[in-house]
Amino acid sequence: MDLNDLLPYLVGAPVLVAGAAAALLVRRRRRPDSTSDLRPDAGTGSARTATDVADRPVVPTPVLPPDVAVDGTGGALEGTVSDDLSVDDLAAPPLETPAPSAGRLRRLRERLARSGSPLGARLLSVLSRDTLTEDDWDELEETLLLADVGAGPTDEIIQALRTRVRVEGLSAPGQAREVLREQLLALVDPSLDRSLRTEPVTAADGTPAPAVVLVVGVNGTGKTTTVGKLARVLVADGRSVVLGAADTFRAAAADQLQTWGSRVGVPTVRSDRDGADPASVAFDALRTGRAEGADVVLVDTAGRLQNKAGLMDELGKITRVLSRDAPLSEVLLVLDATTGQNGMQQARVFGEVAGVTGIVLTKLDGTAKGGIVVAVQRELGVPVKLVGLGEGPDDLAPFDPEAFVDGLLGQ
Ligand SMILES: Nc1nc2c(ncn2[C@@H]2O[C@H](COP(=O)(O)OP(=O)(O)OP(=O)(O)O)[C@@H](O)[C@H]2O)c(=O)[nH]1
Repeated sequence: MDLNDLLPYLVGAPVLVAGAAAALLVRRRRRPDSTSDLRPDAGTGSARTATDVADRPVVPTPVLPPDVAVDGTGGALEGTVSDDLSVDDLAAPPLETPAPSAGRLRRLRERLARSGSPLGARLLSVLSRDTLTEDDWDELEETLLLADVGAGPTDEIIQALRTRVRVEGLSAPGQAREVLREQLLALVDPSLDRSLRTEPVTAADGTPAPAVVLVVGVNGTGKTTTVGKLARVLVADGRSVVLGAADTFRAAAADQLQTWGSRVGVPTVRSDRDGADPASVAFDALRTGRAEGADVVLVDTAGRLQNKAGLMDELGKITRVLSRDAPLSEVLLVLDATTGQNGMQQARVFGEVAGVTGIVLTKLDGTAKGGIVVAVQRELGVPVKLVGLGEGPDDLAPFDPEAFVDGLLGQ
């Protein structure tokens, strides 16, 4: 046998080996009832956290993905897993340890400074003038309106400032700043409960169930990014998390979410089929969360529907399947702070449809118009709970009214 006779075998052998490996991989990923020690925390019943894994020896990234098929026996919920759904925790890269979330809002000051003169600084430059003419008051009003504060709140703050100036005068050094700080803080309303409900709950049958956080909003506002960042915040706080990729409209959204999760050891439940039923993915995410004994299930949605009826149908179905055994813990509406009044229109629609419990204002780093915080809270009657301060993985901060107002004032 010369070299020419051997050539087909030399070429064919690696192809055969690769083919067999691929077949194995597909079978393992599709098999809904398989179990493996490579499942997130197999045997302990809880999903991994970065804290959990911090003490473990560093293992090289496996060549084949771990078998993380849904365990069809452990969950308290009824129903079987559709064939095209899978829990993916593929080829985990080395886990990252996210930064603690406390104090992150302080970074806003630098970001606001970079994106132009913040609202507070502009107001202050007028208020610090020796005597305030009607033109000055008009300038203050215009500044507030341009910063998206909204007509009602703008009237309120102008009236309050006029009274303070008349009664107290603002001649002492620093007094204008102090009065403005107080008024802005009153508008942002420090009395609102901004805590995120992520404690496990008790299901109707008396068993513990994960808190479910549903994330809604128009496409492009930053929902997927926010879910990823929020998973990191929760992991940093020692919570176990399962992600649900119910944005089945854009195939890349599930990949994007899975990448976020895998960086901090959080599994993602997704569909391998484009345009799969989002409610079915959401349901399986919750079922997996219960089976894994996770603290929180975070569900990303598409929000790309053209009309309100379609949106109502889709979100209604998702909410129904998620709240069958226990009420949703949070419905977070993600709004892009740079879209101004357009964003307010979206807020109204989602407010009617989804029973929003909190607002996440993203891209606050890209605008000096912090007034949208006030406008959107007034419009929906729910607090801003989180803000996005950039594209970095830890650029999501719990909203703190005092730090925010100080950021606006350039303090
Ligand atoms: N500067 C800045 N960019 C952000 C922030 N949050 C998200 N983004 C960016 O906004 C873009 C859209 O984010 P996605 O998370 O894909 O938006 P989405 O709402 O999930 O979009 P769809 O999946 O199409 O519905 C990405 O480039 C993000 O990096 C933020 O707080 N600041």
